[in-house]
Amino acid sequence: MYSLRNKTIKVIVAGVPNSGKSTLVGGLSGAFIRTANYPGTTVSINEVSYSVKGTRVIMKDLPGTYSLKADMIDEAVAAKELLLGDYDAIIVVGSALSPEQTLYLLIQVLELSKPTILALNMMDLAMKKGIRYDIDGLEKVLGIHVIPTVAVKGYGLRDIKNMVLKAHEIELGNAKLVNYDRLEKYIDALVNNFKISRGLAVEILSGNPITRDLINDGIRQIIENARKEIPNIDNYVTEMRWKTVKLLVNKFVIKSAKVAISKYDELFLNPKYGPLLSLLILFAIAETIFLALEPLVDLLSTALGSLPVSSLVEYYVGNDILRSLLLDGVWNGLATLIDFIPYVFGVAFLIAFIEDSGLITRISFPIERWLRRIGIPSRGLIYLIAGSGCNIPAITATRAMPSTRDRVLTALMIPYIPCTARFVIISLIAAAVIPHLMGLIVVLPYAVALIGVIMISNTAKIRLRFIGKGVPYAYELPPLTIPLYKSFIKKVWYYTYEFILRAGVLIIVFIIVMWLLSITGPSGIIGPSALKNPVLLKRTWLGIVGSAMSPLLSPIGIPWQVSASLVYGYIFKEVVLSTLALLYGVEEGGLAYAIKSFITLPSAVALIVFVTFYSPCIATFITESRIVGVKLTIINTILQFILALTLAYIAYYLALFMVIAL
Ligand SMILES: Nc1nc2c(ncn2[C@@H]2O[C@H](COP(=O)(O)OP(=O)(O)OP(=O)(O)O)[C@@H](O)[C@H]2O)c(=O)[nH]1
Ligand SMILES: [Mg+2]
Repeated sequence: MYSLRNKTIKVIVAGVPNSGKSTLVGGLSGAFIRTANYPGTTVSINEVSYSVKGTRVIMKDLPGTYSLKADMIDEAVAAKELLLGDYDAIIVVGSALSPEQTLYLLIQVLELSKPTILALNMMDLAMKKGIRYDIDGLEKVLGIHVIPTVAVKGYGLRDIKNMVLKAHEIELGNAKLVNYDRLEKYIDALVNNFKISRGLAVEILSGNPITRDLINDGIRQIIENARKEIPNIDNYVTEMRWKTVKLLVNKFVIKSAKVAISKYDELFLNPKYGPLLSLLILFAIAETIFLALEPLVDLLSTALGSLPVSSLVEYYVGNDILRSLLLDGVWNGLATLIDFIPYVFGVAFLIAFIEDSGLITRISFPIERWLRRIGIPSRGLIYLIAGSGCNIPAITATRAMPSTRDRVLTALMIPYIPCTARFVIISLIAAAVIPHLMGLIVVLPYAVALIGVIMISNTAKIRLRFIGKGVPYAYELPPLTIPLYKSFIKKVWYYTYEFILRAGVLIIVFIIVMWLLSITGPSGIIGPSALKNPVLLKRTWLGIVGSAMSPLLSPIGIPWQVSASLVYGYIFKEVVLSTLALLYGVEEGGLAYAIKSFITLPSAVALIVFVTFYSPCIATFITESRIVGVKLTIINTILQFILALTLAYIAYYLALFMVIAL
């Protein structure tokens, strides 16, 4: 029997996706855990701990799972912890909106014979929808406490908190709710001979991969005997469980009439107008990002520019190199980071809004079929569109995607989308060389990006199969709401903060390293004057790498100055133009004129194609590697480069051909 030896209690919190687990754990512990209004927010186990009256409670917030046998890797994490983990009690967080799924998971958990509580969450929404529960009846038949909760408002949490402290008094519940009939004798054989829980026995028999390591000869014999009698045990078990769930729902859940789909949802689900509405909203989002961010960024740059930093440093610091380190290294890095923040914040705000309002499923639902055909995960499009504002928060936000496979795939695709900074470069080239074809630059980069996205998704898909399945097609619609004030702000803050804290420090470090590489070369220290002198700059490490890129681009008429400044684009796309101005020895205002006299029309088209996605900037690189890992990020970056180069060559010869033909 369970006994409380020391004063530490380990609790795991499990439940179907999007039921409010993280909100509940946050409410109990006071810690902030990322939450979102759609399934799949917690993709690894979050652990928090708190102390009450000398008792330490360690709480594990599991990813959402529908059963103990999992298709998606995140679900498997939860299932494994439930089946094999070491803990004292389980809190199952159910969604009162989906009684079937909640009970389907719960009856499996009860078979584990561990102290269990059911938190029936989202009670507020269930009541609005007319779903009611016979709580007393449920408690009796389940044999455990059922606590109605509204986790966002903290309702019901105090009861749970108190119960957890007396974990040894929590009931184990009715492990035999499901009658497996012909399978029972095999279950008993496993339970009695190997001293395992009924739940584990059923999972072993139905071939749950998580239990594979536990199987010895004795167990294998029992499985084989069972298979002779029931060939497809997995199906059989599922069927028996659903039968029980239906009985329970019929008896204890009262759904008033038919739940009406809201007016708006009817529009989204309409086969004709749904896709149109979705595309309109997507367009509006992209527009908002572009329009709202630009003045913000301008304002900030002006503000930063008006700070007397350089005159202060020049006044107080005598040493040449130290002065340059402070100005061109540290301050430049800091200013770069600050310049990024409006983008990150703006995009974070929009993403959080779309996620938390429940719009995300509605927008992707109608166009899901089209997206799948070209290999984009159903929810991926939102992040790809957001990425056209700034890649970084878009990649950070993919964390919230339900399946690891979809998440990795989307994070790999985003860097192919031209962000605002890349657009500035593209527009300048276009305005200088092909002003009569300005319309082209609105379409061309996206067309090119789409090719990139489709190619990467189809290449990566093959490699990513081992990560598990994508999200199944039919997904339930989460409720449409105005995002709850506090958790929404927390989330926007989280996305922005995540960037500043994790990527920010690295960005500054990298810019300082780049600074070092641009004032030193094989011949030793060249000095800060290299930053202002193209001839000297060519002898620095950075200049050498820049020139190394030039043979790749010179066959299509791109001068070395342009290639060299594109190398700077790895750090930060905004500096490409200032470097270019430096290399041509002109003011930034005169740049268009300089470019015009050095670059022909076909080369300009090639350049636009190349700049569209030849590389992510360093901040994107860092963010990407945090989601998909360093190895995949490097491979993706190399692929991006090769693809950009190939398409640039194709574009060059196409344009050349057209120029000649006309
Ligand atoms: N109306 C209402 N909303 C809730 C309640 N509990 C949580 N939410 C909201 O539901 C959404 C999902 O909550 P999460 O805590 O992220 O759910 P989760 O179970 O951790 O989700 P996954 O980790 O993705 O499985 C968030 O937008 C919450 O603010 C509730 O009782 N009522
Ligand atoms: Mg969660």
